[in-house]
Amino acid sequence: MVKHALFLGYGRMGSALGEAWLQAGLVQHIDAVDPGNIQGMQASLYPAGQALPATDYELVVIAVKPALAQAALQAIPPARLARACFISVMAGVSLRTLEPLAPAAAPVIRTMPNTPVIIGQGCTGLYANNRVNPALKNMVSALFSAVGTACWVETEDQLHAVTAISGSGPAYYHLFSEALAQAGMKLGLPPDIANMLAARTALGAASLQCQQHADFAALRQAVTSPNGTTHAAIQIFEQDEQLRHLVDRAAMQAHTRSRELDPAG
Ligand SMILES: NC(=O)C1=CN([C@@H]2O[C@H](COP(=O)(O)OP(=O)(O)OC[C@H]3O[C@@H](n4cnc5c(N)ncnc54)[C@H](O)[C@@H]3O)[C@@H](O)[C@H]2O)C=CC1
Ligand SMILES: O=C(O)[C@@H]1CCC=N1
Repeated sequence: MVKHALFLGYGRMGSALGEAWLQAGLVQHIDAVDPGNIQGMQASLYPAGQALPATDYELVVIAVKPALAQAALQAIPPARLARACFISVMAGVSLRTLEPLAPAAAPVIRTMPNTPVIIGQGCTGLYANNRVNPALKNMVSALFSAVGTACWVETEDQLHAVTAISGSGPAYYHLFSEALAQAGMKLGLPPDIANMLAARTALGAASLQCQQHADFAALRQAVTSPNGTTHAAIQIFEQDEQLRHLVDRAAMQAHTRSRELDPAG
């Protein structure tokens, strides 16, 4: 268990992780620096500039927007950070940028979670620098497994792909649900029923996809009767592989943007 953690940024992602770890008893106490007007948290909040307690933090979580990483870290007295392990949730920001901002030889772990961590259903890609020992790796796996599924990637570069697929991915599914519900309304359904059908269909389909050995194409084919209604719709999506090309282009664009977010370029 982590006794004292410091969060830099306690917005959507920071607070989702921090509050879940406190709730699960994986972290005993969190001090969170955030200039925002954040209330109703178990963590102790410190507006930026307010003095922190004289604590040696074991864990520092950087959960500000990528462009603010340097300012947020440099505002903390170095003595508070001397023994800490650093976890970044920031998109794009590389170890090359992060390591010089932390004490020399500090363990640094980059992570890419997604918003379903809020309900314990997230998935997180993780990558560690060479200062992270196996015990620390296990501890960090336990933290992210408490909010969903965690996996270590082999290269730091793969985190850009994790960001493009699962980091940003919830928004893609929400957009599809918006479009599906809108189509339902156009076809005469009341908004509450159209929204419920879109969301419940996404949940049911995702639950099937998460079964062991699930084959996405086979699941699709199981819905698609020859010459039936699904076949009629799928033909539209698959015409010239339009949906696949669109998804491919969107993921590439997110991947490119993730690379651009690193101040080290
Ligand atoms: N929202 C998402 O789906 C995901 C976000 N991330 C990453 O998480 C990070 C935070 O994103 P969100 O939580 O979505 O944004 P957010 O805007 O909800 O949270 C950022 C927080 O940082 C605070 N802040 C601003 N300046 C600060 C400073 N100098 N010191 C301390 N705190 C400061 C803000 O008041 C805000 O509460 C980003 O780097 C993003 O790339 C990663 C995965 C998914
Ligand atoms: O859009 C973003 O930049 C962040 C990273 C992944 C999800 N949200």
